[in-house]
Formats: sequence, C-alpha cells, structure tokens
Amino acid sequence: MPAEPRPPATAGPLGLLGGTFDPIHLGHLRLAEEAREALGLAAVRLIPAGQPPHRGEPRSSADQRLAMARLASTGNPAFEVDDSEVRAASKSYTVLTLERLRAELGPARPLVLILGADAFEGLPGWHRWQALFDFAHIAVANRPGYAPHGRRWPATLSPELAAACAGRHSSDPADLATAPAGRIVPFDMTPLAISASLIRDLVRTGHSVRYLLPDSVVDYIAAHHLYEGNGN
Ligand SMILES: Nc1ncnc2c1ncn2[C@@H]1O[C@H](COP(=O)(O)OP(=O)(O)OP(=O)(O)O)[C@@H](O)[C@H]1O
Ligand SMILES: O=C(O)c1ccc[n+]([C@@H]2O[C@H](COP(=O)([O-])O)[C@@H](O)[C@H]2O)c1
Repeated sequence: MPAEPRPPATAGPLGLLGGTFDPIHLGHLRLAEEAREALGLAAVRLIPAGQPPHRGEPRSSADQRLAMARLASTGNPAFEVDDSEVRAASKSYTVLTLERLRAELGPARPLVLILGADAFEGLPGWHRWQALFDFAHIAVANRPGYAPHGRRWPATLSPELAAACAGRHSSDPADLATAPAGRIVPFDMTPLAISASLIRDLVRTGHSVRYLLPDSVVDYIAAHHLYEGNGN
C-alpha cells in the first residue's frame, strides 16, 4: 500500500532540534525522526549552533557543521536545516532563536523544542531559561547514561527545574497541537549510546566511524580531515 502523504510542513507543530553537531550523528537523526513520529510533528528544523554558549570552540567550523547537517538531512522531506544561528554574530542562545522563530511563524504555531535528557537537566544554566516555556513546548527524550524520566519524573530533576515544570507535564503528545507553547512532554526513543565526542575520539585514534553517522557525513569528515589531530 502506498505511504500516507505527509501533511504540509506549514501545518501542525514544528519540531526544533538545536545542537553543536560536531559532527551530526545517528543519535541526533533518530532523535529528530522519533520525535516527529511520536509527537505528530509536521517537520523538524535542525539548527546547528554557530557559537555554542556552554562549551569551548567546536573542532569543526560552523560552516562545516552546517554542511554536515545538510548532508545528513538530505532525503528526509520532514527535515529542514536552519542556518540562522550559524549566520548570527552573537552566541547561540536558544531563547533568542525561539524569539526569532516566533516572529517568523506567528503566535499560534505550536513549536516543540526537542532535547535529550542531558540537555534538559542543564536547562537552569541557560540564558533566560524560564522564558523558553513562553515560546515553545519542550519534548525530552531519554539518552543512555542519563537519569531516566517518565514515571519517576519530576522526582529526578533539580528543585528549580522541577518548580519551573510544575503544571506543565503532559503525557499525551496530542496536547502539543492545542497550544503554541508551555508544555513538557517526555518521550522514549530507541536508546543509542552515540555522541559526537565518541565519534571525534574514534577518528582521532584512527578508528572507523561508519554506521554511527550517515555515509555522506563520514565521507565529508574524511575529505576535510576533520578530528584527526589532538584535542576533543
Ligand atoms: N544519542 C543521543 N540520544 C538522545 N539525544 C541525543 C543523542 N545525542 C545527542 N542528543 C541530543 O541532541 C542535542 C544536541 O547534542 P550535541 O550536538 O551536543 O551532541 P552530543 O553528541 O551530545 O555532542 P558532544 O559529545 O560533543 O557533547 C542535545 O539535546 C542532546 O541531548
Ligand atoms: O541558550 C543557552 O543558554 C544554551 C546553553 C547551552 C546549550 N544551548 C543549546 O542547546 C543545544 C545543545 O547544545 P550543546 O552544547 O549540548 O551542543 C544547542 O542548540 C545550544 O545552542 C543553549
């Protein structure tokens, strides 16, 4: 039977997945794809950070990380790559990106910021973090090695994050379509213990990284001699 046509990307909640993507890998891509499916997202925008706020200088340039995100998303019509943080002169604060997207997409469109559990737990350190809930819903996926959410949630969160989450928790993804922002939805994805640091480390030590990221990105890394030298 032919696949159901997907709704146009202008309808329904829009997923947003930001990251340093140094490099983008299958953990990111499955996170985006499983969020799209589980949460009924019309599309997912991948947003490479130009100047990630909470880490040192990435090993590859912003333009290289953008190029790898474009290669990785080729062939998935539900994935869009947003270059706004790469083009911006300022640090890649998520609240600023959400403000800009709100202005672009209007007040009614549901926006869903997709985070791995590690990023979610670090939220209280982010710039104007409490304002994030005014601009978008937040969807949180499990990530191997980080505290589980779900039934024990919010007991595993820091007190300030738990306080900010109070009254926002929803276990029904359908809720995301009924308001533009403000809800928090945990969801389960296939656990994949893949990280960009693991990939950089494997390349640096001369090991194969095939099947951890798309072949096109593997080829790009080799062609540009990324991650070969010391440093991680
Ligand atoms: N394997 C994974 N499973 C679930 N979420 C992931 C996974 N890898 C990354 N993420 C999420 O993707 C987002 C962007 O992650 P990021 O670009 O920092 O990748 P990373 O693999 O964590 O990088 P690094 O190892 O350099 O810290 C974050 O919300 C992070 O939690
Ligand atoms: O806005 C902030 O203060 C902030 C602090 C840390 C991380 N972020 C965003 O979170 C995403 C993942 O960041 P990182 O460093 O884990 O790759 C990326 O989109 C960053 O811009 C945002």
